[in-house]
Amino acid sequence: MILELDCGNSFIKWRLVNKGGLKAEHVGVVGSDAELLQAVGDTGQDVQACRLVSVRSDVETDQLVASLAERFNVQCSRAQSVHSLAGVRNGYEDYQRLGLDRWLALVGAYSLSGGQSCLVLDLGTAVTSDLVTREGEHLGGYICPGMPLMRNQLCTHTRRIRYDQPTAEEARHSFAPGKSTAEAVERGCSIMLRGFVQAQLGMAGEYLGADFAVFITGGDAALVEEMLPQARIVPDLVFIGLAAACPLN
Ligand SMILES: Nc1ncnc2c1ncn2[C@@H]1O[C@H](COP(=O)(O)OP(=O)(O)OP(=O)(O)O)[C@@H](O)[C@H]1O
Ligand SMILES: CC(C)(CO)[C@@H](O)C(=O)NCCC(=O)O
Ligand SMILES: [K+]
Repeated sequence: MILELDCGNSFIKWRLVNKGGLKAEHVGVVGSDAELLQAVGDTGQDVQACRLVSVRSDVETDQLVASLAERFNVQCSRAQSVHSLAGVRNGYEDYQRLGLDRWLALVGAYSLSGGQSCLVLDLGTAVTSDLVTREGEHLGGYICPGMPLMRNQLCTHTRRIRYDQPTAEEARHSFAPGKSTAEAVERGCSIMLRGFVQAQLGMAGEYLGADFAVFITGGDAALVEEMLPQARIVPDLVFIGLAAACPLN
């Protein structure tokens, strides 16, 4: 089995795919390196190879790579910043500064688009949007806080905004004006997110023309899904790009 990892700022998304690299046999989301070793170990599968992308610090990523080598006796192939990959050209002034998760998501999206221009939205801890033309030219993109950051900022910088997780989930069932703190914050932040997404459709129209494909990924993709009937929700977009970045032989 090939172990694939997407190490984000809050969670590590992992999956085990068969050697052909097409079918995911096990998938999971964990909050720490220790939980990852446990969860992958619990599958009882033989890990023969590993590839990963990380937006964490090099020290943290090195530590994880060392733990995986020790636990599963496997070397990790790590996605690196490059000028171009699979027909996509990195649009940043300094290509090494573009988050690797964004880069792989857009490489993955372009490869699925059949040569269409793409708007790629990733809704995680941060929310990112990237534009790529039909010719594979990355025009750059946008970064803003995601739901977890928005609500944490409000809780951290006010005294009276406090509510628990079950209350938050309950509050998300509607967009009606909030009648409790949880409803007001959860719905307010969701509406900000949706406003951002709406604006991105406008930017894409302006920079890519009318005919572009929309791809959404990330843990909070469901929050905007219903406002984008034309979009493809691809939870493993980063992994599709990762396979292109780190081919295994
Ligand atoms: N099974 C899940 N486990 C963890 N978070 C989940 C899950 N399903 C949805 N989420 C939501 O996804 C969001 C986190 O998104 P995601 O996992 O894409 O990014 P991340 O790893 O936190 O960070 P990054 O954006 O840096 O990759 C959180 O708002 C969380 O509530
Ligand atoms: C924006 C995040 C945090 C999204 O995960 C990540 O892609 C990142 O750390 N990027 C580096 C900054 C940039 O992309 O310009
Ligand atoms: K991400």
